Amino acid sequence: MKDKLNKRIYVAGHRGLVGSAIVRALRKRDNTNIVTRTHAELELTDQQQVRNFFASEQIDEVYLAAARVGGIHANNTYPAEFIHDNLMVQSNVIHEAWRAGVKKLLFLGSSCIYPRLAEQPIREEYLMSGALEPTNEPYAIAKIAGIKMCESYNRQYGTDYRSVMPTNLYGPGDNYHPENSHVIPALIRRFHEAKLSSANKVVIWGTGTPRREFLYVDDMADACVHVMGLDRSVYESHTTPMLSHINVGTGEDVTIKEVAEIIRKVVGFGGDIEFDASKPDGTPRKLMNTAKLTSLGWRPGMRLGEGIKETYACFQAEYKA
Ligand SMILES: NC(=O)C1=CN([C@@H]2O[C@H](COP(=O)(O)OP(=O)(O)OC[C@H]3O[C@@H](n4cnc5c(N)ncnc54)[C@H](OP(=O)(O)O)[C@@H]3O)[C@@H](O)[C@H]2O)C=CC1
Ligand SMILES: C[C@H]1O[C@H](OP(=O)(O)OP(=O)(O)OC[C@H]2O[C@@H](n3cnc4c(=O)[nH]c(N)nc43)[C@H](O)[C@@H]2O)[C@@H](O)[C@@H](O)C1=O
Repeated sequence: MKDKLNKRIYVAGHRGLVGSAIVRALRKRDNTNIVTRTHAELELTDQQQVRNFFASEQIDEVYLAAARVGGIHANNTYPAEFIHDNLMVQSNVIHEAWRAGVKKLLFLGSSCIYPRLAEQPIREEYLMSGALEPTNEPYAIAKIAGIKMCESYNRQYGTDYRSVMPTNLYGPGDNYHPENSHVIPALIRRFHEAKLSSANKVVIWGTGTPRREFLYVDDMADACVHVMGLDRSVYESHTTPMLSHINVGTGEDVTIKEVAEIIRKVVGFGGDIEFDASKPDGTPRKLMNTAKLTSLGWRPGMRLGEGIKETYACFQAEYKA
């Protein structure tokens, strides 16, 4: 078996918010044998391309951070693309990794796999105990299928394919698309542009009352590397063959109104905030119970206010109107 630092690690989605942070985290730990392909170089919805990739590269471990991802509006507008692309990407990468003999893989799901009105904080056991949030059900179904695919390959073929369920994420390298992004990058851009144009108000979608938990992406990447570094016996002591996923979060949530206020202050916008209740709120709350990951020795580091300041500084460096 190759020693830890010589393992060839494929990071699928390495240019994305999470994938780029995972590459940073691996490099920080002196992992230099990192294999990547851009979307243009490798279309992960195409099984033959994925099969050819794994046949040509001797991959030891996979971080599956490639997916069709977006905020509430994107999920609600492109449900067919979200379920199709995510089912295809994850099925191809998981199946072809197994076919090529890859022993270890980390699948990234999402907190949206849980029922819309799950008891809070949400425990891993609450999976499939109730109706999902309609605005992202197709994406959630794909993610649940990804967890179950990893579990099924582990049970039948003896693979060590693990699953982590991130809460809402933000940080450097996020998607700032005005409509399709998540709330933090969307509001950073909107407040920034309002400041530049001396607008007198910024409109926030929904009522501002939903609660969300926000984890800084470098903390998420650190959790991914931590989970992948656990001995199999340790990982399996905190999971079961048919309940194998682990929640990743901060254990604290805020209202959308509160996070909008934090962003307004960080950006330095002096105008007013208004709420457009004609836009969907989505799940009222999705705070993760992270007791399993805590007992596995991991805790987040970045506080929300500090994380938004860091993110805004990176945004300003990249921003083009
Ligand atoms: N961001 C968040 O708040 C959360 C994210 N997650 C999960 O974390 C993972 C990473 O998400 P995130 O980093 O935010 O997403 P991003 O959209 O930032 O990154 C996704 C990456 O995957 C690539 N990709 C997408 N589709 C394909 C494809 N068909 N073939 C090849 N490459 C593809 C994208 O390339 P390109 O852009 O060039 O198409 C991009 O580099 C996902 O599994 C997501 O579901 C879970 C919870 C919250
Ligand atoms: C990570 C998670 O992300 C999505 O679920 P979500 O948490 O609802 O995502 P969101 O960040 O888009 O919205 C959070 C809240 O914020 C409010 N909101 C206000 N103003 C804006 C705004 O301008 N943009 C956006 N996007 N939201 C806004 C919005 O109305 C909602 O109440 C799914 O991808 C889901 O599948 C998933 O995995």
